[in-house]
Amino acid sequence: MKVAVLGAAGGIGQALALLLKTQLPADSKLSLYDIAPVTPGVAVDLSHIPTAVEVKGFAGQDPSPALEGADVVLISAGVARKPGMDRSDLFNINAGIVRNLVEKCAATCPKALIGIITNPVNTTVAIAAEVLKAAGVYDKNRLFGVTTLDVIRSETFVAEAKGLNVADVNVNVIGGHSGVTILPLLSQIEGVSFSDEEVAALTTRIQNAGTEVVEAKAGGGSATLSMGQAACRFGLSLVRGLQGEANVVECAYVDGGSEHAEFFAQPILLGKNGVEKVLAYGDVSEFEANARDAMLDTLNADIKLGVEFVK
Ligand SMILES: NC(=O)c1ccc[n+]([C@@H]2O[C@H](COP(=O)([O-])OP(=O)(O)OC[C@H]3O[C@@H](n4cnc5c(N)ncnc54)[C@H](O)[C@@H]3O)[C@@H](O)[C@H]2O)c1
Ligand SMILES: O=C(O)C[C@H](O)C(=O)O
Repeated sequence: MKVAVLGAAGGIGQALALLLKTQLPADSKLSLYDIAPVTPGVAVDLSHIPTAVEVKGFAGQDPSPALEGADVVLISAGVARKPGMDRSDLFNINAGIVRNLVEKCAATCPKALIGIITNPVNTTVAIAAEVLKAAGVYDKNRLFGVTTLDVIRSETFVAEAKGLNVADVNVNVIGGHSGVTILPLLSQIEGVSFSDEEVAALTTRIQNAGTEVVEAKAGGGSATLSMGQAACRFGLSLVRGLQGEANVVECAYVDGGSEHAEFFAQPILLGKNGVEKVLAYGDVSEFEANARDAMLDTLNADIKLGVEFVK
């Protein structure tokens, strides 16, 4: 199994590469690419860790050598937020970066599963889909917006609030990955009950958790370590699905035939071809149904922006 990380010298990229080096199955290959000249050095550094995962690093303008034979490509290349910015403020720079990198994926590893981390995810995934369509290689089951950070934040915050073992807490998060489009389905968590005030406060904290990190880092970037962990969890799940493991389920932002939007985050069953099945997200409370319906104008506008950028 070969996993490529694009943006591998960045805050997320380096954390993700470290976790993959130590957690990918034996005999996997890890391919690191970034425009930053340090990237081959990041690979050399990681290669001294004694695991059976081969690491190679590539820098420069062309990611193609890093993409040859890739089964999974995780893209975190681009710029991150500073205080006072929304994720949509990253569009001007990151849209072109994602377009160019996905064009190279289409040419070099058209069957790879592609996970987009670069913000604004609601829009960059739509850009990636249009690029793949234009190249004639689009398979909706192989493209994912990585929303796992919303899931792990929800699980952490719920466990903290209710004094639970976080390993026992599972939360589905639906919608997209920005502000009101992030909707944790707290009503579905087994064995826990929340007051209306707790639901409102927890939902708002989860929706604003990225901003919480951006402000705490005070101009030094956004979430990198928790995102490295989230992307590693999602990337390993993609690999487990490709290897034929049963019952691998994650929430992700996909083109899954949702009645709500062309791309919508919800639980998916992963398999040998990426998305095996888009799963129903189940019953929701009145609060969640209202929040879901209220997000759709924002989400659909974000998607339209991505489609129009490529067309
Ligand atoms: N999906 C999520 O949940 C989530 C979470 C956190 C951050 N993000 C996003 O991930 C992105 C990266 O964040 P970060 O903290 O790692 O930023 P960073 O600035 O630390 O790293 C970004 C890296 O991308 C590289 N890069 C820039 N242009 C490139 C190109 N054309 N080709 C290859 N590499 C290129 C840079 O050299 C840098 O090393 C941001 O857009 C951020 O908003 C998403
Ligand atoms: O908030 C950001 O800008 C980064 C990321 O999307 C996050 O949720 O932490």
